[in-house]
Amino acid sequence: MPKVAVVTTGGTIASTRDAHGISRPAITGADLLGNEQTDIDLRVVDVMSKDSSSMTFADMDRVRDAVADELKDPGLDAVVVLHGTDTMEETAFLLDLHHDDRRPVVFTGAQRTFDHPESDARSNLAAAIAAGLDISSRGRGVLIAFGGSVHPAAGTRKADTTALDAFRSLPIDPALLHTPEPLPWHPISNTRVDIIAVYPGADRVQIDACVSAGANGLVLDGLGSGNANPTIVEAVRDCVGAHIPVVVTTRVPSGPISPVYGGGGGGHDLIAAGAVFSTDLRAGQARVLLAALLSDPDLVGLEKAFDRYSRFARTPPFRR
Ligand SMILES: NC(=O)C[C@H](N)C(=O)O
Repeated sequence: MPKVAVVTTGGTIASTRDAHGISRPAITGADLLGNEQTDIDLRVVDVMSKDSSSMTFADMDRVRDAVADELKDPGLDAVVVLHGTDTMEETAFLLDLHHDDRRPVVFTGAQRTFDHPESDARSNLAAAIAAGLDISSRGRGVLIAFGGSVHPAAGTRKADTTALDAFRSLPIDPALLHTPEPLPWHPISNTRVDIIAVYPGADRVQIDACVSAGANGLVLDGLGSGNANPTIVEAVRDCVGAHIPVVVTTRVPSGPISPVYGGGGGGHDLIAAGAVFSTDLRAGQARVLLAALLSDPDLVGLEKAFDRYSRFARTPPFRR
């Protein structure tokens, strides 16, 4: 009989609505699975019961440890993780970066609460279990099964607040489907990485505040193909001088991130100030990658490593 561990963390898939229509996690893994007889041995591991918007790096470390514990069982075929959709892309990517096993780990959740008359909870759970047991999932790292699609965790983002197929993945190069070498595991909860929003007229207040708060690294959620302005470039130069790495990504949903603009505040100027470009990852996953790399006391060559683990898309040549 195939054996699957179902690790629960909360999210809408484990939520019910009160009389005012407010959703809160309330359902255990056992409630979710019900007592239907199946020909799969399902082992439930309730790790936490949180709306995923409240997840911290410490929570993500706990999810990673729970999954790693389950994978110690050689008789297990796959792990399914039930998680809120708001930050599923972060937790799933953290696990993917460190996943050193051919057996699949499949994340899923729901857009409609468990008690909704047309909930997607049960269908997504069934699809995640099926993806975990599908032989073609082996060796593909951590996956997100949601709304009828199966996405690799790396590069996938929540792209719609309510649609049942909420996630979109990058046009992945098959050769880069899974990060070639898993990163050595170090918890990320003691590493602080902040995301800085860039917008017209943005000054350096956010950057200076994050540095004062003890940031170990920053992610710049830039404009266009990875641009900011001369004030931000100056602040980035100061951070890099103080050994606080700054990664540049973009608020634009798709397309390559390229340091091709000058003019004092463009991507080219950010690179000249010492910033690192995130090739394909947007802010949420870029933050997780930077935290994972900075949490490794033996890391050498942050820039190369970042490029290697943030490059997934088959992107057409950039033209202006
Ligand atoms: N659909 C969901 O799961 C959203 C919810 N706020 C969560 O992330 O936990």
